[in-house]
Amino acid sequence: MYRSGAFVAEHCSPVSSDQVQPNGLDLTLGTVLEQVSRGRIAREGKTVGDREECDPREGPDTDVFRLEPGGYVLRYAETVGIPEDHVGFIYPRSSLMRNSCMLNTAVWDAGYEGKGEGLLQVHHPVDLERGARVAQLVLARADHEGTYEGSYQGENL
Ligand SMILES: O=c1ccn([C@H]2C[C@H](O)[C@@H](COP(=O)(O)OP(=O)(O)OP(=O)(O)O)O2)c(=O)[nH]1
Repeated sequence: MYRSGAFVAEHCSPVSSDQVQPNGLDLTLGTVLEQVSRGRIAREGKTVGDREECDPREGPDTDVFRLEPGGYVLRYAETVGIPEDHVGFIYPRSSLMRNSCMLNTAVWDAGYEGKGEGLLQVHHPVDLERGARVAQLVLARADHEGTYEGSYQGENL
């Protein structure tokens, strides 16, 4: 059973009231990265390739990533802590899809804490402003053995 957005908000920071949705919490855009070197997924272990932060168009009121079609790594602005007895899932904001973009995500494990990342597919040029709501985190009650102790624990804090 999914928990309420108010419950999810208790496990993320910083959060403002306009991010709290009935069934989840909207996460906002922290930054956009472009991978510049080869990664490796092996039978034993893995390596994440180097990434470079995309240059937002800076201005007095703007902080906008002007993205051309391609694949990017999107980092969320909020620190998320997945509580014990729960599992997290992220869904893209539908306005992203309506603009020919997609956010691909994986499982968020009980005990994980950090500023997570997702794969942003851009199929048509788009402008994304830092701090804009791009995704929704939902939490479901879940059984588990142990808690997250992988290599991304505490990332980007
Ligand atoms: O879309 C997602 C999904 C998960 N995570 C975070 C939360 C999750 O708990 C952690 C690790 O994810 P996963 O277990 O899939 O990583 P892995 O590739 O198996 O690496 P490791 O074995 O080091 O955990 O990354 C994200 O940042 N983005």
